[in-house]
Amino acid sequence: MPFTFEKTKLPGVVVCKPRIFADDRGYFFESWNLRDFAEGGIHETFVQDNQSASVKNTIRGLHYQAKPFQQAKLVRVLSGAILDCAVDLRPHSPTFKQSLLYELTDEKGISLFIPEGFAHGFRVLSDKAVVLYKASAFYAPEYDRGIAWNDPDLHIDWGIESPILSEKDKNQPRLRNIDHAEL
Ligand SMILES: Cc1cn([C@H]2C[C@H](O)[C@@H](COP(=O)(O)OP(=O)(O)O[C@H]3O[C@@H](C)C(=O)[C@@H](O)[C@H]3O)O2)c(=O)[nH]c1=O
Repeated sequence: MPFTFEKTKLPGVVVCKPRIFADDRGYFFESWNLRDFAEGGIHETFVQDNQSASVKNTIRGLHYQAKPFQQAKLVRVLSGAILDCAVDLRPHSPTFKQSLLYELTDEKGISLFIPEGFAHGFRVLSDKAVVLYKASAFYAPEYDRGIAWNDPDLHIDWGIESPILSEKDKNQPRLRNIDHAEL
């Protein structure tokens, strides 16, 4: 199996480590494989790939799509390094409101699998970072939702006070002000 799958403290969030073949030319690795991921417990059918580039100390997030267009995501860095963040928004989960921060780099090629029911965001650690993520549902702008990156109830230690944010992300609500029926 060219991958190892490691559980995290948030049930359903999985660290997916590829086997990297390095030689004088550079490297090769499989970044995703339907059969092997299914064996590893990840059965999502991905329907969309997204790519973004961001400068250092950008934070994108925290984002999710409301029901019935929730998205699972498989996040990987093509260039640079990020601190990726998943927040459990499943109201009945024992880890509801808890978050996980995990550093992803281009060198390691690790993907973070984030299931439906989570908000996602990341901070860019390198001068620039290019991020690629697969999504299990199509973009549905009417159902695009966000939570403030610095919501005090989430206690996320981003390690930065004044990130670069989109206008949208400067004005995201706190989780406590969101109708939980929408999550
Ligand atoms: C997410 C998305 C955006 N767009 C458009 C809408 C908008 O004009 C432009 C930029 O969108 P945003 O500012 O929302 O991009 P961004 O802030 O990068 O949003 C993304 O953040 C990360 C953390 C995620 O997890 C994603 O699901 C997504 O929400 O791209 C699409 O056409 N398709 C898409 O799937």
